[in-house]
Amino acid sequence: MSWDGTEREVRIVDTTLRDGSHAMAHQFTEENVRDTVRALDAAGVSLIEVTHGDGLGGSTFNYGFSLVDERKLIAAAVDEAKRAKIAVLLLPGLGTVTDLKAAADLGAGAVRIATHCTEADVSIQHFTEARGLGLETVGFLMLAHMSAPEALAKQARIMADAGCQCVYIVDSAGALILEDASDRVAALVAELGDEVQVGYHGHQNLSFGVANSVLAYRAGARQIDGSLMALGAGAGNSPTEVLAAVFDRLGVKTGVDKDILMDAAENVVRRYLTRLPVMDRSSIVQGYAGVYSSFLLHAERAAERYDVPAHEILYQVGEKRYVGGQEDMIIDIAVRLAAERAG
Ligand SMILES: CC[C@H](O)CC(=O)C(=O)O
Ligand SMILES: [Mn+2]
Repeated sequence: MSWDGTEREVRIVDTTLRDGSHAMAHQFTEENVRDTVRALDAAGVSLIEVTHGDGLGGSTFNYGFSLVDERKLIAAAVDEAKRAKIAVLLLPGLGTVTDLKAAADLGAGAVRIATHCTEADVSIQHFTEARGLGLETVGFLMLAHMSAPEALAKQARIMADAGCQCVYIVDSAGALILEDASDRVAALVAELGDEVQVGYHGHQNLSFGVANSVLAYRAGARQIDGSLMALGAGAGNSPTEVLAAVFDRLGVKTGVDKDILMDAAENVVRRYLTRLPVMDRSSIVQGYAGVYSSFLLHAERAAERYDVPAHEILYQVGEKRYVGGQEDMIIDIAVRLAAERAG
């Protein structure tokens, strides 16, 4: 039995309204949010993330402006959720403690604090503040393919000591293949024991989101992310409705209703999405070369502007090991590629 009284062995967390914001170029309307939260809540999803794709404060020139102020979207989500808790994402350095307090005042019940996988120490202050606000706390170690399992476990320990209640292996590039994912989860489980949970967040760039999620569960992960219709950065996330069906087939209790989720994917999300996440050349290259999934639209825009192929830009981003916050460097690569082509 889980803390909220639901009988489940794994918690499916939905990020359609946060990671999906990347695929929607941050153009969610209040109606999109209300309809999606209502459906997820009815399906029994207990944690629903709602924020700009890059987290609180992400609506900027560098990351892309939101159509609707995220505080309005968070308030709408809180208003619709009868049972679910609303989570917000925060990247230290972009979102501030002031943003976090505002989200808590609006009724958000959880925060997921995300750092690059070698920089957990920048989250310490935010975890302390979040616990002080009474929020459920989750840590994201992003671009987890860039670090070995033991190194990730040390970073997870920093988050746990700061007050984080569940640390995620985040496959931001969709680059992890099978044991790559489960070995990382197992290292965190060994480090954190029963004291703190482990979670897994997958992307579909190489199509391993769901398979990796099952292996992550078997390695001890107890929170698994998904998005309806896979709506998310790159080739999208592990589809929530597929995770629900697969765990059900495996006899693993999730406490969610797969049929309501399938209905939500087809009759809510599919109707408003502006771009169906696909494993196309660019997103496959992201998985192959280990590129942050949220760089996809940035690369596509630069490709169009400088008339160079997006996948060539992404190969170079992978070689240079750029991380979140280096979106402007994508333009530099495109300019250089265009100059080389011009001779
Ligand atoms: C910009 C935050 C990022 O999208 C978080 C995430 O979902 C990931 O790294 O995959
Ligand atoms: Mn993601």
